[in-house]
Amino acid sequence: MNIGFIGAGSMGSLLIEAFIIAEAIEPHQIYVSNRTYAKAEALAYKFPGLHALEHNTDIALNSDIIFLCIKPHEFAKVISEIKPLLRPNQLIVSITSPVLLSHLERELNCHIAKMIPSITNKMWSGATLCIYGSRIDQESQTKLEKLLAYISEPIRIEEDFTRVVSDISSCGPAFFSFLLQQFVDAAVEETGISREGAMVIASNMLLGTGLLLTEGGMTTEDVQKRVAVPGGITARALAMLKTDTTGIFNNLIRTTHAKYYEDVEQVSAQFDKEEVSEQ
Ligand SMILES: NC(=O)C1=CN([C@@H]2O[C@H](COP(=O)(O)OP(=O)(O)OC[C@H]3O[C@@H](n4cnc5c(N)ncnc54)[C@H](O)[C@@H]3O)[C@@H](O)[C@H]2O)C=CC1
Ligand SMILES: O=C(O)[C@@H]1CCC=N1
Repeated sequence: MNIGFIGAGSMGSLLIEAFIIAEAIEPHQIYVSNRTYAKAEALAYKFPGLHALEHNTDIALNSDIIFLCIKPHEFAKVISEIKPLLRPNQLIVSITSPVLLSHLERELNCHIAKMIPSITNKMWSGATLCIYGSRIDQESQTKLEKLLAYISEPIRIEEDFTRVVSDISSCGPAFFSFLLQQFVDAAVEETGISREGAMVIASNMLLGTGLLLTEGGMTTEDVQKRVAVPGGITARALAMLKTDTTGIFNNLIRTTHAKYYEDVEQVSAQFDKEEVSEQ
């Protein structure tokens, strides 16, 4: 089975590296193209046997599964390029939420899926969100999930919830890194503790909390209850946090969704334009 990647930026190259290191795929099974060819070439240099190709059309010709690891506004152009070469038994996987299954199924006559990765997949952890089109068969779904399971927990979701689940799974690492940074910066500012030392402790705390909430079988309420000794220090700080953070995550989710709807609109207009320019 040959796997193609169009786009070798942050996420494309992360997925390629994670799959190779996890021994999910061998380098010789991988075909990569990127607008700046040097990025694909660098991967071929790092992983001997991997095929760096100059044209997206060559990815379409050589791959059974093609991951489209490009930004939403780059899709319409790439799809119009590869469309004439695709075969019905190929599986096309978009890794971005604002490109809808309907956009892809309208244009392409192959199996279509969306798979939203997370930076956590670099460490073979976190989820990959799987959203399937109407034409994809069971065999292709199984094939995709078997591959993703090497580096993540594949989780099937409905397209309507893609944005909010991506907020948690894919944007979440950035949000919680930001909050951790704020926590450490405040510790440095208020007490003069070394930043490096505080960051190591804070990062391990986050990892340990994640383990308690997953393998440890605890809920977020359990963790708070066990840590906040009645009448103690954590309880007082938690009461302050409850007041001071009211509504911030509602606001965050409204913000991501507003941007998402803007992107969907822009992508739809671009697909309509590509269709017109083909006639
Ligand atoms: N960064 C993240 O944590 C996550 C990103 N995503 C999605 O992944 C997609 C890619 O994101 P990143 O890798 O972070 O962006 P990026 O900007 O690092 O990578 C995009 C790559 O696509 C290449 N490219 C652009 N136009 C092209 C074309 N016509 N042909 C071939 N290559 C082309 C660019 O040269 C670049 O290397 C986005 O749509 C994003 O929504 C999804 C989940 C998580
Ligand atoms: O910021 C973005 O647009 C992408 C989507 C999920 C994570 N990063």
